[in-house]
Amino acid sequence: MLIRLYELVVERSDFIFSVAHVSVAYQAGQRVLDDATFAFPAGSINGLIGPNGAGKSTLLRAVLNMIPHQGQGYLDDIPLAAVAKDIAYVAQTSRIDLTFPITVLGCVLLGTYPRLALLQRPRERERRAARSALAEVDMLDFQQRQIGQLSGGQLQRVFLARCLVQHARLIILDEPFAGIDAHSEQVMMALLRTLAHNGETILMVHHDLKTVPAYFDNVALINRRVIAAGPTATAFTDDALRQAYGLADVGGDRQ
Ligand SMILES: Nc1ncnc2c1ncn2[C@@H]1O[C@H](COP(=O)(O)OP(=O)(O)OP(=O)(O)O)[C@@H](O)[C@H]1O
Repeated sequence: MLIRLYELVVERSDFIFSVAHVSVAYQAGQRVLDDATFAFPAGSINGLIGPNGAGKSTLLRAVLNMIPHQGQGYLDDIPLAAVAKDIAYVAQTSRIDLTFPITVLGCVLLGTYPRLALLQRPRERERRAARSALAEVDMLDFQQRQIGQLSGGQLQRVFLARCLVQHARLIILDEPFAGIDAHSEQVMMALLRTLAHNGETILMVHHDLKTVPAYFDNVALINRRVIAAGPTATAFTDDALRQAYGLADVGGDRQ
């Protein structure tokens, strides 16, 4: 039987996003993710950290009900499957079909669909919101460009604009900074901080260990299982990093 995390360790109201006992086996009997359990408070920026193949994308795809899994993700007390419109998700760029014919503006408008009535198309109000979000990520000049004609950093900024118009309560980003330049990264981090300040909760896969303390309020370090989770100051320790990455000395990577 599923035991909810908050019943074990915390007051329920402290945490908005929780992952409870999530396990995944792509092949029978071979778990790539084993009983992942952690929780983060509302209005926080949270890093999902671990080496290649640790199960980070798998965890995200499991809680988003995109793959078969055990366990569950929750927003407040509610399984994520029941609050899909409150969740914005941006997959790894490598998983996105960039040959799909859609303009930058059209892509951002997709973020408005969860809150439109059935079969309703975006109206001028939604188009204004989409243009304003594009301006915030400095991509308004590209609004008529096909998404397949953008650089990696430009693409990530467009996807962040799509999150902005969705007004999601939980934003899940899988390696948004992979291969992007320092300027794009700073633009996106500043926006994410504003969103968190406004109460949105962000979970992001991130690989650059050096920037973890500056970027994240909390982290979950995983390698097939959760090694450590909680406030960055207490969970992101050399010992936890050694366990997650299996390295003799990881100190140099985080200076
Ligand atoms: N569709 C799949 N079928 C079978 N095995 C898979 C599948 N997707 C991922 N895996 C395996 O599951 C494990 C976890 O993969 P996952 O993509 O979740 O890791 P990750 O932590 O996101 O890695 P990276 O940092 O390289 O993106 C890996 O061993 C991977 O090979």
